[in-house]
Amino acid sequence: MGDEDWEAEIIKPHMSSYVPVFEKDRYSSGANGDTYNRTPASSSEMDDGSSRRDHFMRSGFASGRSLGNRDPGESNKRENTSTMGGFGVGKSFGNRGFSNNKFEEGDSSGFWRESNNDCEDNQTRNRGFSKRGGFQDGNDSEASVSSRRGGRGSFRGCRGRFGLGSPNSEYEQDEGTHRTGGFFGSRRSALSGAGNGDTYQSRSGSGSGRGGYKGLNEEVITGSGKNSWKSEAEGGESGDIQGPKVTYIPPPPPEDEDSIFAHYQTGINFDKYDTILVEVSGHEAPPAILTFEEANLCQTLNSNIAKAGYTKLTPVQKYSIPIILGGRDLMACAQTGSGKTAAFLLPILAHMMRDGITASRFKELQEPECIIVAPTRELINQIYLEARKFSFGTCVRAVVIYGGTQLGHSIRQIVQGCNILCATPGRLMDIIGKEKIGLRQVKYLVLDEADRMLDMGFGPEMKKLISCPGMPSKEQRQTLMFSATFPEEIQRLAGEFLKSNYLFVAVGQVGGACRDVQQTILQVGQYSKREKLVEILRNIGDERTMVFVETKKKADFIATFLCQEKISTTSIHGDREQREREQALGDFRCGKCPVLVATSVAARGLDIENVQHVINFDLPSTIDEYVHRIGRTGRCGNTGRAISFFDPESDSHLAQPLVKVLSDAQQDVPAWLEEIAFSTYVPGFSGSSRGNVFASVDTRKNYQGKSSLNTAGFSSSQAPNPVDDESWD
Ligand SMILES: Nc1ncnc2c1ncn2[C@@H]1O[C@H](COP(=O)(O)OP(=O)(O)OP(=O)(O)O)[C@@H](O)[C@H]1O
Repeated sequence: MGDEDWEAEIIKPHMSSYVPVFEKDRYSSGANGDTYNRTPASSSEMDDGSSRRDHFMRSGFASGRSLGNRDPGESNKRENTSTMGGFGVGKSFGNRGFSNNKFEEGDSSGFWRESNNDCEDNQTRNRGFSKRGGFQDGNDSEASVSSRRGGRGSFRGCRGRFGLGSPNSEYEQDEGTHRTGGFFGSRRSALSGAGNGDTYQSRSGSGSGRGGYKGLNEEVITGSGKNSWKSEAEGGESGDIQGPKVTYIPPPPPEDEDSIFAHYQTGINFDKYDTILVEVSGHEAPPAILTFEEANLCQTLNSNIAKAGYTKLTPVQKYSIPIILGGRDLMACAQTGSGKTAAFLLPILAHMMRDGITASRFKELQEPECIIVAPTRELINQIYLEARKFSFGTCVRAVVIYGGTQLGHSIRQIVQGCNILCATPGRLMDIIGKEKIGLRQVKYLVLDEADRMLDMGFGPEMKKLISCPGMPSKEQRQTLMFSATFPEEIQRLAGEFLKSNYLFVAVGQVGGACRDVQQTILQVGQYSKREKLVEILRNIGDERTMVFVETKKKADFIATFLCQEKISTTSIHGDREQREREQALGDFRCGKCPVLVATSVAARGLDIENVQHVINFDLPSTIDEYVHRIGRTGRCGNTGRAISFFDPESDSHLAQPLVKVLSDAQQDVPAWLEEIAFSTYVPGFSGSSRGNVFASVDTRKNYQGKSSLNTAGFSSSQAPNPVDDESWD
């Protein structure tokens, strides 16, 4: 059998592909997913680090020095002169210890060279030799290191039994095959010892060998204001060096009805949604609906909507549901947390119920009617849970597949029947390559966070998807795009995916921030940030807070630092194992760790109850990313607060777009920020930063010259058919 024994796994009788949570806890405590109040990791991790170091060390040396409490940004500034030739990064960060000496091959650009990008799936594809693995508590190395491939055999039995296995002890080729060249071809030999799904609680051991880490041979390329990984070798992973195979099987979500329909309350500002201006452009848009009843959904759907606690439509739902029910393609832009997911799921499900479905669990090749893609694993999982909720009690089966999990597990889910496939792009393309998914029946293609899905990071993969054999042409399928931000150039690219007469719905200002988030910008220099952060977090107390930083390494560092300050914290970023990421999110969701330090991997889409604060420890490089990040709070009519540290040394390019976002959202604009914005004034500015341009409207309007504004709940506008003036093909 090839690189992955998935066929054998499907045919082989398993104990279970699911791991009961209690079993998981019992058998996996040492692997990853635990909190940081365990004993310090054993010294074998250091040994392990050094043995693995041999794989990577070419010319640099491992310094193993301690950085005490300095953060990566500081280190960068002070120490980057000594990094030529790949300075060893053996670091012991504060008490936590990053003693795995690592060497960035060929990296002469600086000690802290790391991508800002937490581009999903690249992690899995490029994982390389991660530092995790094994089942032994606190000793995550040995077997998995000594026999990367051989280790597979030894763990396979365990995999069937526990469904967990060693996340890194095996090659993970499942997502690597299509990564030849292009932007995804990086070979991330990341020593991704990012911790253990841990919560960093006073982990006082030194030399634990933890730490998120970017891989080798990678450089960051930017486009559309976003970054992508690119392999130096340009050859991707196909054929040559592969990383360990992923064996992680996520625990199944709870099956009981209460859990399926668990939801949080809408907030005091939910009714204010009705006052937001909505603009619909495009030809012959159907009128908005005002109530769920008007949508004429079937009884089961209505019952599920009621169980989910939805009594009133949000503006994006009022407009999008009739448009999708009318069979039209759609690009919809609405503020964060305003119900875009249900806006596409409900009408799709309604159609599927009406038209009947074809997939059956007995077919080896599953042909879903609907494919939904999203840029991050956690987000696609969340969308899947929503799909499962709304399809409860129907014959429609939703399936989720994403990177960082065992490919065989994904396939097992699919062959049991798949009508709605929720997927991250990399895993989707792999599964299509394995011929477990046929595309002929696809009637609905949904791109959530569509601007991200079409930018340089994922765009090429999306193009591949729509040109896959069997994929119905855009005329034959319905394509739906949703996001809170839609830069102009991305709107133009989207034309390739959409029928020329697609409709564009803009709820409020395209790319605008949610008004329920109170935004504060503080001028804080690099060296004062940590002190300020602690001060703010101490004032906040136990309220749930997401702290965004710009790099994976810094996420680890800040999380560790906060734990040292006795602030219970966990972290999520692209160098953490999937198991760890899910554990971290779980700990944050349930309040065990009220502070989550995150990179932009958690910026989009995540809908976590009761996140009251977002702190931008580092501002992102683009204003769109800022809008998404602060949108993790203030959701569904609830209020939230966002505090951002603005360092004039590094953030002045954001001054102008920030002033615009703040004033559009009727927030106070600090005088000093206006001054910086003025002094960095760029003529012709329209809210742009690093190539990302706010589209104030549907970009076609520039050509059509017609559109109109409506208040949510009232009639929509009619614009001329764009074909008349502009071809989008
Ligand atoms: N009509 C409604 N009534 C009550 N709650 C709703 C309604 N629509 C959506 N919600 C809830 O609002 C929350 C936010 O919805 P959702 O995650 O779909 O927002 P979004 O617009 O996709 O946000 P983002 O831009 O961050 O991805 C979810 O908890 C969802 O269940």
